[in-house]
Amino acid sequence: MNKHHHLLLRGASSLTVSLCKRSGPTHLPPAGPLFPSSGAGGTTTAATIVSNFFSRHHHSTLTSPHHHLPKTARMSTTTPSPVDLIEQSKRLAAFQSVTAHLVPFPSRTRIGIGSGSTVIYVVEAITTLVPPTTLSTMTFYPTGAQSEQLIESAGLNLQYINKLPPGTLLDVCFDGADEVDPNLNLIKGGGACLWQEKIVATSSKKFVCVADFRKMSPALGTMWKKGIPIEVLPLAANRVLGELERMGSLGPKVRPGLPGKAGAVVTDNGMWIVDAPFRPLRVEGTSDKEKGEWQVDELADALIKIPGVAEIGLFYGKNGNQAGEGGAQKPVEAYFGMEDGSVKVLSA
Ligand SMILES: O=C(CO)[C@H](O)[C@H](O)COP(=O)(O)O
Repeated sequence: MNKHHHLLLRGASSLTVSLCKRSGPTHLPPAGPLFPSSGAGGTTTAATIVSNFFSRHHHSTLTSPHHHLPKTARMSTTTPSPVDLIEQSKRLAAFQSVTAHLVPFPSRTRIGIGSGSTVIYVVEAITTLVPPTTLSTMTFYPTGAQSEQLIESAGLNLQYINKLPPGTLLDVCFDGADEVDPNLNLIKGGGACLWQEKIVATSSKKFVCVADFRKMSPALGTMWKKGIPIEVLPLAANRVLGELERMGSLGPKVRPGLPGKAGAVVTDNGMWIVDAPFRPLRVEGTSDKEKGEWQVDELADALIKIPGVAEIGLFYGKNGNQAGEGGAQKPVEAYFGMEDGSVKVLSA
């Protein structure tokens, strides 16, 4: 059983968050590259920003590195490549989030599976940790073509969100993110699946975000500079671009399909994606629209009202604890695999 050590912290802007210390997964298999001993992972810009962010917000790494890895892993002197480090941190976060949110593996659980590279490790964690007899009673709901294939390849029971009866909720949804701010607002849609991801997240009792250290951010738009992904009706794309520029977006663009496809990216829903960069979004306070500076909720409320916008890649507003009966876009927790082999947990 996990031990939850909630620590209430007040950030500089009177933001209240809690970090949970959890015992690490004891079942993490020793596959994949191993973490180096302390400090051997190198320093990246992202790591520096994240570390500054956490010192500013009085956070600390609460899960000690390595304690959940097999002994042989701890003795490694190999320095993993930056790519290996990122993949391993996604995997650690995935195992820890599944351990925390699927134990003790209730039968007939309905689980949403997000899109992207991190959820591959979530599915690995589920198939590794959940006993086969229980797994066979669970049902998995995809957020697009990639996660549908992921669920099928893992031999899990696939069901579609349009089959969920009205008034019914999924028990939990696991998904990645492109950027996470201290209030658990998210940018999603880097993989162009944001619309179905939002439908599945808001159809769940709780949404759990799984990510690596690069996604942690003091303000949305700081780390993910490509812009807020917005799913648009193709015939309205120019109209939406014009409106975004008027709102202060710095060079919004229709996402190109190249090198895989000539022309625009076409989503699973037959739409296009516009990426709209804005100055870093304020977590609290109000917008200064003249300067193109927006507060998360205000910008999100304005974007979703633009005619031709199908859905936006800002996940904001309530989380599952606050909403109670579904409809929440924000996660109840975000798990970040860190470069040193620890996992940071940001809780609502
Ligand atoms: O929103 C998404 C796809 O639309 C993904 O969750 C997001 O892009 C993160 O992907 P990854 O896990 O590959 O970093």
